Amino acid sequence: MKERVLKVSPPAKLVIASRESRLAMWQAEHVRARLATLYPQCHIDILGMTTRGDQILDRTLSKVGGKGLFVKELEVAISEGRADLAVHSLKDVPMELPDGFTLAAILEREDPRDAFVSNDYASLEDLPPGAIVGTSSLRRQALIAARFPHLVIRPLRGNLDTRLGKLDRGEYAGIILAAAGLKRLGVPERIRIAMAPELSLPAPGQGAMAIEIKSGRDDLIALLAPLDHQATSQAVRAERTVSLAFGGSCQIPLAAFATVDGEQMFLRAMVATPDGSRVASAEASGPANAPELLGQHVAEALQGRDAEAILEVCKAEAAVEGSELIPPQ
Ligand SMILES: NCc1[nH]cc(CCC(=O)O)c1CC(=O)O
Repeated sequence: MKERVLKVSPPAKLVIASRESRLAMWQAEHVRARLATLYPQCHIDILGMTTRGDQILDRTLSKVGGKGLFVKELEVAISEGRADLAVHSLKDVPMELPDGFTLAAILEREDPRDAFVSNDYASLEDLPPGAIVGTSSLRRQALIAARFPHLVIRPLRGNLDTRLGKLDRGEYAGIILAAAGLKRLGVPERIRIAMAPELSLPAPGQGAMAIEIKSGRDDLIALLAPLDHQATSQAVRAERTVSLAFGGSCQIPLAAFATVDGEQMFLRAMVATPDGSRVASAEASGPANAPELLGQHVAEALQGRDAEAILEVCKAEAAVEGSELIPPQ
């Protein structure tokens, strides 16, 4: 590791593009601190930006064009030379990057689980019939509806602070958030229960951070290599392969979660209808150094297990709701 660091000569200055939410800034700051330790000579700035995903708060993400909304402005800053790298929550990064961009490093994963957050109840199990649960993720919606059909799911958008504020104002009996975000923001005590993957299978990439750069900047790839965490990188490649096999959109309730144990990887995945009435699951183990193969294998197992019919339902629902779509830009 040390040898590699000595071989790279960092530029005098680096600029990290980040969204301005507290979580995004924490993540950018984390990357800056790690780079500053590796390259003390290099001056590192953070360029905070607002994205369309942050501005549009009144509609469910799957209806407003999906994940790309959180990364586009940051990519523009990179292509215009205003920033060298962008730090993202990997979960918000589209499965296929636009031409000219690449992920240079995937950082070690935080807690990948979904967390139940509430001021009055200890878990989803404790909620009375008709209680309102906040989430805008189709995956979380489908998983809750499948297990707790007596609960009412209402949309919940905004950054973590906004969402916690809505809970605290009494708009929901409980909400579901990523445990990783709450831990990074320094409020792990808000987690009433972190849900086991068996009960709430995480989204592809949940809990992992990614660093995006302009393709071809081999200088940056070498510089960022020490930040890449191999097991996380392998796991999320398998997870994202499953998502890509289903079109990579967030209009389908889809979960994929891989764990790496030495040379082996274990991947679980699920697709469902938004109302949770139909769920298809698949899992498999394989060599950790061939994550795309395992991802493809599990995606095919899903396809052989009612997933096609489930996709048809999702497409039909998306088409009905299509009138709410805003044009992409
Ligand atoms: N789509 C929003 C988003 N993107 C990343 C995180 C949390 C951190 C992570 O999963 O890495 C969140 C909030 C949430 O799901 O509660």
